[in-house]
Amino acid sequence: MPNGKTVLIVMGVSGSGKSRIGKLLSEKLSRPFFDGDDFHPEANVKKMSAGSPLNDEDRKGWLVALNKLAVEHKDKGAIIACSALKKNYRSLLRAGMGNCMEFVYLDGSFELIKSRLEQRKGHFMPLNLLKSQFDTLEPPSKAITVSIDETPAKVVKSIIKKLND
Ligand SMILES: Nc1ncnc2c1ncn2[C@@H]1O[C@H](COP(=O)(O)OP(=O)(O)OP(=O)(O)O)[C@@H](O)[C@H]1O
Ligand SMILES: O=C(O)[C@H](O)[C@@H](O)[C@H](O)[C@H](O)CO
Repeated sequence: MPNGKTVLIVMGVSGSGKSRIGKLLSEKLSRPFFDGDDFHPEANVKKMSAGSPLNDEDRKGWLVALNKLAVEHKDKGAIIACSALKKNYRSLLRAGMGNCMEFVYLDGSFELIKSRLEQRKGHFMPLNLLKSQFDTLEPPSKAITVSIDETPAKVVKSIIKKLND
């Protein structure tokens, strides 16, 4: 992994492309991919499916689980998709990782992401939670930031270029 950043957290609001871009990036970098969605307790998935946003308390255990996963992959490396919307969530994710963790922020407008979510099928996250995702988001100041208004291949290329800079 470039720069010794072994664990990359691909972050952003729902529908920003964390799963799609994260998987592609993991193939290019030959690192395992983990989707944060798969680590939510059932209660969280039920809550989101019912149209209610998660609160700090709901997210705490989930973030701790993803931090554990990151620490376990500190040597071998991994790509983890996680919304990581707030600064203090990112601190929780980084615990024990220091400089080995890097955040990759998928930056896009409400309108662009809304239009992609309208096309997406078979996912528990309802479109009406997108506004609360943006309201909760504290955009990171220290992250590799890429515009998602490009094809997935171009987005990944741009991430890899920035990782190598
Ligand atoms: N750069 C892109 N260009 C076109 N479509 C994209 C791009 N990135 C993602 N998509 C599509 O947009 C939709 C949302 O992407 P994806 O499911 O990866 O987002 P996500 O951030 O993982 O969402 P969630 O947090 O809700 O799981 C998907 O249908 C995906 O295929
Ligand atoms: O922090 C959150 O509100 C959640 O993590 C959501 O972002 C979902 O996990 C995901 O985006 C839906 O698929």
